[in-house]
Amino acid sequence: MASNSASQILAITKTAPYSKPRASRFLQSRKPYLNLCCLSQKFSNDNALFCLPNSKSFLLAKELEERNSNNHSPTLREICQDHVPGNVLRRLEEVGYLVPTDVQREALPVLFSGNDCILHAQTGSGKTLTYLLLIYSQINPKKSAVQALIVVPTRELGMQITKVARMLAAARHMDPELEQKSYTVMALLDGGMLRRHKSWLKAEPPAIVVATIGSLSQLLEKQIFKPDSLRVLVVDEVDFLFKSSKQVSSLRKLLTSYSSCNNRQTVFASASILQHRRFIHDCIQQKWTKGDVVHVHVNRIMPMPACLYHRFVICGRKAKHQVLLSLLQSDLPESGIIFVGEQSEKSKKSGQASSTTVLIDFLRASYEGPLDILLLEEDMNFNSRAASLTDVRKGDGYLLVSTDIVARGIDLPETTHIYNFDLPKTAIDYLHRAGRTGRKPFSDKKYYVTNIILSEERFVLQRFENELMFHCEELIMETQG
Ligand SMILES: Nc1ncnc2c1ncn2[C@@H]1O[C@H](COP(=O)(O)OP(=O)(O)OP(=O)(O)O)[C@@H](O)[C@H]1O
Repeated sequence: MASNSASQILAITKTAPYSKPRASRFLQSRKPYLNLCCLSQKFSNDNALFCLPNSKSFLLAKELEERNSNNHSPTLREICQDHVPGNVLRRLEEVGYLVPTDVQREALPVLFSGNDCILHAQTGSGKTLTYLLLIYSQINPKKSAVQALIVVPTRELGMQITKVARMLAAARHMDPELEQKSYTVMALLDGGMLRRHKSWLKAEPPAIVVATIGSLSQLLEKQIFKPDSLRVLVVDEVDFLFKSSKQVSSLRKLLTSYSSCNNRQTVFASASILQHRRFIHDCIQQKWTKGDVVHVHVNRIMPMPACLYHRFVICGRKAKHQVLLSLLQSDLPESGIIFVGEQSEKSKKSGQASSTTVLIDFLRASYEGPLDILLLEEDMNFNSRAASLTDVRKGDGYLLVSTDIVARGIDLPETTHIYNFDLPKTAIDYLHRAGRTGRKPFSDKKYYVTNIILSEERFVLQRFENELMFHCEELIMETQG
C-alpha cells in the first residue's frame, strides 16, 4: 500500500522479495537522484514504513511496489545493455555473471549516468566488476591512448584485477567491428620490468593500465606516461592508499596535478571508508572528484558479510600452535588462510625466526590433512610471492600462512576458513582479513573466522565486535593450555 498524503508517509506492507534491509537499501540508492535529504524509516514486524520528505515519494513507492509484485530484478545484461559493448556482455554471461550483486545493481546506473562515485560495499561484493564495466562502457579500443587507469596498493591485487580485465575483453573475435583492435590491458606493478613498459607505452599505449602507485609515479614524473586521455580513474582500496604516508603525496598529485577531475570520471572503492562524510568533503574540496560525487554505500548497517561466522578460542601463548592444529582437524576446511602478525624490526635484527617460518615448520611437521601448506609474506621476493598465489589458485585445497599482504582485495573464493593466529591491529584490518572468505555472492554457505587469542586480548576483540557490529562466539577446546 502506498499513500501520497500530505504527511508524505508511505507504508509498504509487503516487503518480499524486498526484505527490510533490501527495501531500505533500495531507497537509499535512490537518494542521490531524488535529493532526499532526510530519509527516515521505521520497521514493524512485516511492514516497512518510510517517511520521505518530498513529492517524489509516491512515485518511488509505486516503483518499489511494482517490483515487489512483478518480482523483477534486472539482470546484469539489462543494466549494462546500452552502455557496455556486446562482446563484453557476452563474455560476462559466458563466465556466469548473470545476476548483479547489490553494489552492481545500485552503482552501475549511477556510473553510467556519468557521476563520480565512491563504491563503499562489503568485501567480496563485486566492486571490481562494477568499475570494470564502467571502464568498458567508456573506452574506445580503436583509440591509441591510455583511457582508463586503476590504482591498487599491491602487486598481487594488481595482477588479479589485470586478469579479470583481460578475461572480460577476451571475446574480441565475436564482434566483427572490433576485429582489428582489441582492448589491451597493461599491468604496471612494483617488481615489473619498467623498461619494457616504457617501450610499450611509447609504441602503442594500452587502453587500460592497472598500476601500483610507486611504479606509476616513476613513469609520470619522467612524462613517459601522460594521463591526458584518461576517461576513467579508479583508486581501489582507497582508504588504505590514503593511509600510507609514503603513497599519499603521489596519489594526491595523480588526482590533481597530472590529471583533472573535470576531464575524467573518478571512482574510489573500498569495503572500509572510515569517516566517509569527511572523506566525501575532502574529495570535493581537494578536487579529487567533481562536486556531485555519489556515495554508493551498500549494507551500511552491516560492514561485514552476514555469511561469516565468528569464533574465538582463548589459550596460553605456548598452546597456540596446538590449538590451531586441533581446529584444523575438527573444522576440516576446504581451504583456509592463517593470518600471522608481521615480524618486528627488532626481532629481525636479533636474528629470530619469524612467526610465519615457525608456524610453517610446525604445520609441515604435524598437519596430516590433505591441504597444501603455502606461505606468502612481504619478505619473499616477487617471483616467490607470485608462485605461492599460482599454487594456491591451481591446487585442490590450501592452507595459506600469510601476513596482511593478502588481507586487501585478494580474491580466493575457495577459502572456507580464516584463522587469526595473531589478532590484527585494528578493526578495519579484521574486516579485510575476515573478508578473504565468504566471496561467493549468491551462496548461502557459512564461512568461519576463528581468532586464537590470549585472555588479555579478549577486550581487543570485544572492541572490534563493537566497532564492526558482529558477534564472536567462544569455542571451548581441550588443548587450550
Ligand atoms: N555478478 C556476479 N555474479 C557472480 N559472481 C560475481 C559477480 N560479481 C562478482 N562476482 C564474484 O565475487 C567475488 C568477489 O568480487 P570482488 O573481488 O570484486 O569483490 P570486492 O567487492 O572487490 O571485494 P574486496 O573489498 O575484498 O576487494 C569474485 O570471485 C567475483 O568473481
